[in-house]
Amino acid sequence: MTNPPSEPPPPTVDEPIAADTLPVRIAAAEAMRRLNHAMVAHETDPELLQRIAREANATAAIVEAGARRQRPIRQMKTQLWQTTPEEGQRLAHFEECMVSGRANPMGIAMQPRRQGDRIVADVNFGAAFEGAPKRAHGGAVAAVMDDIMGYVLLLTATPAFTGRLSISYRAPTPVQTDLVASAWMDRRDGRKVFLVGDLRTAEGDLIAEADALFVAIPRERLT
Ligand SMILES: CCCCCCCCCCCCCC(=O)SCCNC(=O)CCNC(=O)[C@H](O)C(C)(C)COP(=O)(O)OP(=O)(O)OC[C@H]1O[C@@H](n2cnc3c(N)ncnc32)[C@H](O)[C@@H]1OP(=O)(O)O
Repeated sequence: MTNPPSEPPPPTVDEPIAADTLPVRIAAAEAMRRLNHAMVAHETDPELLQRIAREANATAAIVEAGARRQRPIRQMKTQLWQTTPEEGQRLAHFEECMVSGRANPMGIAMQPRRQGDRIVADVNFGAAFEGAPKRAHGGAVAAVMDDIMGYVLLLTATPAFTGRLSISYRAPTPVQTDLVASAWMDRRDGRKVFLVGDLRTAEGDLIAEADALFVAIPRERLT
């Protein structure tokens, strides 16, 4: 006896999140981020933890039964570079980005915007991003600086990959505290784009400095 033919898998979706479902995706991701940080920062009864595991696994199985999604590259190769961000505009190169995507359930959810020739972002490292005691993980700080520098490229419509990134940690990066990251272009030499930036407290005290070399690439290499 032969096995019945299995259903073909639904086609993979590689479009940006549809406008009508974006708010609910963001709301779900926000709730999950809240739960993640709460689990790290609060005592929890074992019974509640068992319930969380049971319900999370059951929900994950339902989500996994849906069509697969993958990064929408077409939009990244075209639309992203066609308009220069307006002053104050909230920016998102894709909403599932681990640093600045609002729809990533385990991301940092940094909020970048244009401020003149700079990109400025509000960032608050939740409890789950702790590395050394009471300090955000140095790698999380580096990720924030890499991502915010990437947004500077939008101001000159220059697709580029990070070639080198250097961080000077000048003071502890507090967790669960509102901070401000900034980045701007220092200079350009052919394909080499030199970017700098910093991370400061809301009061303006320096926490970390970053400098990086991004190497410009043709859009076709954004695969
Ligand atoms: C992703 C961008 C989109 C942005 C969207 C907005 C927000 C984004 C937010 C996301 C942001 C996150 C962004 C990310 O996470 S990007 C992801 C992390 N980065 C990567 O994956 C990059 C991996 N590396 C490569 O793909 C290639 O090596 C690159 C493209 C970098 C260069 O390979 P390519 O074959 O094309 O160029 P080349 O080798 O002829 O070199 C050309 C020139 O550059 C100089 N050079 C090269 N590498 C280095 C180096 N490491 N240090 C110092 N210098 C270096 C080299 O000496 C030469 O100089 P010269 O000899 O001519 O003087």
